[in-house]
Amino acid sequence: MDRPNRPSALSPSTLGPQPSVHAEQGRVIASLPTGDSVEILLYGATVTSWKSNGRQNLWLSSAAKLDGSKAVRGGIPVVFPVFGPPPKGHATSALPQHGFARTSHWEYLGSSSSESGALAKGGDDSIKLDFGLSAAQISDEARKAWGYDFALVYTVTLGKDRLQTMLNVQNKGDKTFDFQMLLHTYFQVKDISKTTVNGLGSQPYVDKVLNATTHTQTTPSLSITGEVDRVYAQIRQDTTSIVEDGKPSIDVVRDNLDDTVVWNPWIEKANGLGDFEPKDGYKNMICIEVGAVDGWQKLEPGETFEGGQIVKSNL
Ligand SMILES: O=P(O)(O)OC[C@H]1O[C@@H](O)[C@H](O)[C@@H](O)[C@@H]1O
Repeated sequence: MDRPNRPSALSPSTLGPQPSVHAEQGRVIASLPTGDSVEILLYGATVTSWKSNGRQNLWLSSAAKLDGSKAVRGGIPVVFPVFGPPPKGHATSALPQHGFARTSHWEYLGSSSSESGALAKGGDDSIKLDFGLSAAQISDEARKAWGYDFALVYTVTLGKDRLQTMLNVQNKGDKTFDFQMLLHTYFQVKDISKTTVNGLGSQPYVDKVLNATTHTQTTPSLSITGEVDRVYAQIRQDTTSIVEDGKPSIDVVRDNLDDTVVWNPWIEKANGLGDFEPKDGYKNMICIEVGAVDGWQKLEPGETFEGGQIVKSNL
């Protein structure tokens, strides 16, 4: 049963330990009686922490700016309405790389908890947090660069050992627009030399390291031994898994999204990113980024699109 709550806190209950939510100083923190927790910065609606079973599942640079001065280097930045550098001559061309969602101040819309939602397992609770961003809430500069009337609702649901993040895009105006979206998730891994990515075998991909040429992955699993920046499109399998020391540690399940980007900057690129610290942090992270980035999603006036992911920790 859904239990709607005010943004500030959940009601006390006599039914035993309950999920808790705190909204404070530009961030929202939620936790479950199981110890699972999530933290979201309103700046970018960026998930900056997701813990399960005592483990931090996300990588966050120690030099990440959390003060709203720059997109967060780590966690789960939301990419919208364009992925990568905007193409010339396109409606998004005046926007910065990866658009404006990750650098906008979102609104916290509130929480609800559930004992039977999609993420509730074996009687465990889950908690759902909603964040909103509309055309009126972005900077004048962003609105000038992309003048469409839209509303985004980003829903983060915490369950035992799992996190769901869904982006809902609405066209509120009278003009059709094209967009791309992506959830740029930085996962923490113990040792990149013992990490592989499964679920992308036999898939074609565009290799951004090799001048955006198209290749097909011939092996069932991908080992990371240098800079990787690949855009896999129209993937047949829903689940991409991070395998550490031969065991699947994280499963990433796409929901209504066909594409996935795999990124690790490795030594040189990490050195060139001022907010990437420690510099050898590339050994402890891998980005698996689900999205709709192959071509454009067209949204007619009044239409809605929703896509996202469920990430599961097996540790
Ligand atoms: O430095 P940014 O803008 O956060 O982007 C990081 C990376 O994001 C990835 O999604 C892109 O495929 C890479 O090309 C890019 O370098």
